[in-house]
Amino acid sequence: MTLDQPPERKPVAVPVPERPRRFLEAVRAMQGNALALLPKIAFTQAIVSGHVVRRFHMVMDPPSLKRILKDAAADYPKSEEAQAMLRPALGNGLFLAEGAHWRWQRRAAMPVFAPRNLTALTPVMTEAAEASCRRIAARPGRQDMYQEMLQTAFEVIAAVSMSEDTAIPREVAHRAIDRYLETAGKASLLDILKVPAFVPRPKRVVGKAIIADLIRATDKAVEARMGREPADPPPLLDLLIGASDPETGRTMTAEELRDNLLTFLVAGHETTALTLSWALYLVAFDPAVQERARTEAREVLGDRPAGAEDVANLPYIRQILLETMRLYPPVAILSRTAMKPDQLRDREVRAGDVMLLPFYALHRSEVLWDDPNGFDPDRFADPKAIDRYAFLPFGAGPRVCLGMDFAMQEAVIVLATMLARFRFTAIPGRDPEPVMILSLRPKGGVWLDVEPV
Ligand code: HEM
Repeated sequence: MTLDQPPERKPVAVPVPERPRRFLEAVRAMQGNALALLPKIAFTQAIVSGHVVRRFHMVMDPPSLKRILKDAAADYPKSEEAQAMLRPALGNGLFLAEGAHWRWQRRAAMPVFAPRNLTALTPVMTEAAEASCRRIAARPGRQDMYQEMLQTAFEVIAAVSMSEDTAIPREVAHRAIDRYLETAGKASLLDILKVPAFVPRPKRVVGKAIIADLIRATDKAVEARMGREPADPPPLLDLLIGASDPETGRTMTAEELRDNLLTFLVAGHETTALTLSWALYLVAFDPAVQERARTEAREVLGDRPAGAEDVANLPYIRQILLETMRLYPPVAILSRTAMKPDQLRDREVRAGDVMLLPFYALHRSEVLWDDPNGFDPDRFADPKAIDRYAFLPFGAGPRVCLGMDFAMQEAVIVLATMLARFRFTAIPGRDPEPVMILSLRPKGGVWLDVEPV
């Protein structure tokens, strides 16, 4: 907290009820916001266990999270119910596959995200940051930075995934992904907890219909590139076409290529846009932090946009982004299924139990963090001071986010370029509301007054 703020002023948070909700009350609240599931004790206790139809455990304990995500990861696969809602869009691509099929796809895609390749991808990020600044400058004043960040992040992921000649129109992709996540995500936690079907669900039209146009466009992009020489530099699709399983030598089928292309578009687009949007909300919330970040950005960049060589010289911008993901983790809850009996602290875990990993509560735990609901980027000044398993915006273990470095690189470049050029001011009465559907979105958008500096 900076000195010129009254200490009680905190950025927006999900309201946590003082007394535990009754079952139907909780279900009703969860339909609007999955984080309404979290009881007050989730912010003070290591593990909260319960029984709806299945036994479940909410885990906010770093050593237990290490066990679930890393040491015993094979005994805690992604839960089938959570997979089911993404499968119509992502098929059996990298995000959803398990076992050997997952392993070879991960190995095939990994070189794309290696540090030397990331440097080669950076000009796309710099260009997208510049384009975003041009759009913002053309409509000075009040604007929704969430919509702007969605467009910027989509431009980056589309440009690194496909060559220009096969690009999928932004409107087709964006509209489809947005509607799909919204409908697929609703009520998903109720399914994960096996709440019976008679309990009212929000309207849900999950299925391929919503994303039919996007699937068609992606199929066309794959068809156009298969059998062709890779472009220079090769986009992600061309690298996946060239990848083969080191054990069997087999390459990806057209369907597998499409599943993975969609996986990258979906996984890499909204998450990064959310981080940037919440970061802009927070720097408007705390003008002193914004000023310090602007000074850093201007000293390093002057009037030019940020590039690969600048990222290491923008540590405070990075700290702001990490603190943003602590308060508003885009992936706010993960779920796993226990396959074997286990013991986590004093809790007995039985095969079939649902494991909920609410990073939102972990990141705001009163046991693990000082002033957990306050915005203070300085807590990330020394990354070694943070327990690896107390801060998990990208997950951990073998299924850790493949795009983690890519996302951080992109977010630092875009945020630094913007702060060097514009001042962002909060609009009284227009604070966003944090609502989790599949991701943690700012309901109502991130409306800010924007002026050039
Ligand atoms: C701030 C941005 C991002 C956040 C917060 C984020 C978060 C996550 C999390 C928490 C997981 C783990 C899911 C699980 O264990 O069940 C994950 C997996 C994944 N992410 Fe990200 N992600 C971000 C950006 C990206 C980007 C930019 C890409 C690609 C360009 C990407 C691609 C993936 C893929 C492919 C997986 C699946 C990895 C596997 O299962 O082997 N993500 N992400």
